[in-house]
Order: sequence, then structure tokens, then C-alpha cells
Amino acid sequence: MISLSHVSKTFGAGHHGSGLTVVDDVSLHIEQGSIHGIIGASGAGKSTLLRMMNVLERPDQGQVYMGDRELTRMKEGELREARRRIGMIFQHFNLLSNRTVHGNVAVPLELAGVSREERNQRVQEYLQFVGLSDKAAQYPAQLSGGQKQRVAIARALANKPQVLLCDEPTSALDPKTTGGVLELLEHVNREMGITIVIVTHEVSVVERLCQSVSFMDSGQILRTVKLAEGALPPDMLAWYEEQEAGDER
Ligand SMILES: Nc1ncnc2c1ncn2[C@@H]1O[C@H](COP(=O)(O)OP(=O)(O)OP(=O)(O)O)[C@@H](O)[C@H]1O
Repeated sequence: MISLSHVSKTFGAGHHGSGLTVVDDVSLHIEQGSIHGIIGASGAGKSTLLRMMNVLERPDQGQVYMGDRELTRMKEGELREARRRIGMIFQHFNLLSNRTVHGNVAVPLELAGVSREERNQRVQEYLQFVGLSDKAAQYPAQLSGGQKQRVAIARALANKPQVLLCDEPTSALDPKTTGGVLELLEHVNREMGITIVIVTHEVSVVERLCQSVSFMDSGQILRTVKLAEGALPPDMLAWYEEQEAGDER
């Protein structure tokens, strides 16, 4: 569904030095219909890699494909169109505080030029899907963290994407709320057939949700594994726990 071919990204390169290489020659293929995790310590380059998948971050080198279409070759207009097929959610939800729940979910539909009538119908449909039909007239400040993330999910689904990119979607939530949001993401995958890529630093999120996972360190993917029984391979789990301990030191 999404393929990265030898992508790299360096920040701050220029006259003054060689810069910081945050993603270093990564190739990765995400299978259609799967839920794929990317796990690694803070600063490993996970978010940057995720943002390359919809070319929100343009790689300095390498190619990004969605199916057989190369996103990195597209002009702005074509890319904008292609990005409608790729939804995204974030750790801090990124809702518009001055718009109601309904208004937030409607934003991508307005940008896509969808008629008011169809917009209203789709907003209602997706709010129902995420279980927030009764909150349509409320503002984000009136919602809990879990509810805000549900609104963000409804907004990301409104344009009927084929892929949903999730950047630490549960890191700002307590464990109980996290469970509900992960369950919702599972429904998105199962019922709508949407491919999900999820960046996280939480082993439990990967084990609960993902069919495959890539371990990332210093801009590179160390290994990508399938999770037959949900559990991470013991050697990679031990490696990751060591990384995390390093983060806390
Ligand atoms: N736009 C940017 N300009 C300069 N440096 C950046 C930019 N975006 C990210 N970085 C740097 O790149 C490195 C990797 O960042 P990234 O957010 O991709 O890592 P991460 O694995 O997602 O980490 P975290 O879990 O802490 O978010 C960090 O050192 C960060 O400061």
C-alpha cells in the first residue's frame, strides 16, 4: 500500500555543516489492509518517517509510493489530491478550538469541495462511527482526551482514506482511554479495510494492535517482524527495554 524506497532526511544541512540525519536510507513496505507499528526511543526518527509517508516531510533522497503511484514525483496539486486518500492523527489531536466537533470533522470535506448536504451527512455518519453523535455541537475544550482523539479519527476518515497514519495517538491518554481508542482503530481497520501505520514508544500498543512492527534506532530500521501471536520477539523486546532505560537515564 505504502512503500518507501531508500528515503533519507537531514535537517539543518547547509553552509554551516552537515546537519542532523534523522532518517537514513530507509526502505519499508506496508501491506494493504495491515496494521503496522513503528517503535523506537525518543529521537529515533519515527515521526519524521511517518510524515514522509504522505510527503508532509519531503525526503532529501528516495521515493515514496502509494500503490504504484510515486508521491515524491507529484506536483503540489496532484499531491494534495493523493493525500486525501491518507488520513492522519496526532498525539495532541490538533483540533480547531474555535470550531465545534461537527465543524472540525467537516474541515477536510470543505477543503475537498464536498457539497454542504453531503458534508453534513458524512459528518453525522463518521461521528456515529466513533460514538460521538451526541457531541456534534460541543467545542473541543468541552471534551475529554479520548473524545478529542475520536473526533480527530472521524475527521481523518471523512475523506474516505485508504491509509491512516497515527503519530503517538494514545501517548496523551490514560490507560483506560487508550484501550478504547485502540479498539476504535481496530474497527477502522477491520470494518473499513483501512491500512494503519502507527508510531509509538509503547510496547503494549504494538502488542495489542499490530500485525507487524519495525524497530527504529538512529534513523534506521533495525528489523521488521510479523507478530504471529501478538508478542514481540524476546530479543527485540530486551533491546527496546534497554533503549527505553537509556531514555530515562
Ligand atoms: N523540522 C525539523 N527541523 C530540525 N530538526 C528536526 C525537525 N523535525 C525533527 N527534528 C529532529 O529530528 C530528530 C528525530 O525526530 P522525530 O520526531 O522524527 O523522532 P521520534 O522518534 O518521533 O521522537 P519522539 O518520540 O521524541 O517524537 C530529533 O532530534 C528532532 O529534534
